[in-house]
Amino acid sequence: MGGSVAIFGGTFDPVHNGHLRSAIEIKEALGVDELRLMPSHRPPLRGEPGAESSQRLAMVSAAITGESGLYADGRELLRDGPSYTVDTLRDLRAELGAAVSLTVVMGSDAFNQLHRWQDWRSLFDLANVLLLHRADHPLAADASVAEFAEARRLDKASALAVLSAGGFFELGLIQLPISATDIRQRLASGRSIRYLVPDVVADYIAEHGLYTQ
Ligand SMILES: Nc1ncnc2c1ncn2[C@@H]1O[C@H](COP(=O)(O)OP(=O)(O)OP(=O)(O)O)[C@@H](O)[C@H]1O
Ligand SMILES: O=C(O)c1ccc[n+]([C@@H]2O[C@H](COP(=O)([O-])O)[C@@H](O)[C@H]2O)c1
Repeated sequence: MGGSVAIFGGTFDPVHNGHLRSAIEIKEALGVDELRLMPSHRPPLRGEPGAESSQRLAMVSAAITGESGLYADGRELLRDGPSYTVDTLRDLRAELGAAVSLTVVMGSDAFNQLHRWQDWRSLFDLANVLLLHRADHPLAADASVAEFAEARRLDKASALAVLSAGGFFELGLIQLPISATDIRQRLASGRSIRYLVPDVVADYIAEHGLYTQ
């Protein structure tokens, strides 16, 4: 085995403490060498984000500076068209090689929509899947997804980090019911977002006048 990488993709519009606390817990639970936060350039199943992709990447990078094992990966900004995760995983697999453990992480809201993702079954050929429970988004996956994942279930999170692809695990972690939608709404109505995001992110938003309408 040549190492272990996990990918936590999102719109990150903006990144917040719910993502960041989760990132640390994911890294610890999996025991991976790297957890990469990866902003989606053109999120396939939602409208245009409020901030530019480069701004969302800049906020992610600033938020995790100095945090051991966490990295920002901007590769999706380099591709035009919808940012399909299957394309990203093919790209990563080609770069990292077949032996590296690759795990894609998603919250229950994303997992509930997985049956609508591009070529979703192939995700499991390319990577493991780690599902994060979110108290504010009860699990309600499509039956096809639930059955497919169940057949690949492993008994502990750390088992994913020693398997190159094809495993599945559900992780319960600390629940911080913070959402980017709520943060954007607070900003649009002139309210504070301090302590919902790192100060460096709040400062970036203020300096660039983001999310004011
Ligand atoms: N508070 C949170 N705790 C744990 N995971 C989260 C939290 N918020 C979002 N996630 C997960 O992070 C990933 C990226 O989420 P995303 O960037 O869409 O954030 P969001 O806060 O859900 O945004 P929005 O409100 O704009 O939909 C998804 O897999 C999502 O489930
Ligand atoms: O590949 C797809 O079809 C696909 C469809 C919807 C979402 N995704 C990815 O899922 C991640 C979370 O998306 P979102 O919209 O919940 O922020 C992000 O990395 C998206 O690029 C991927």
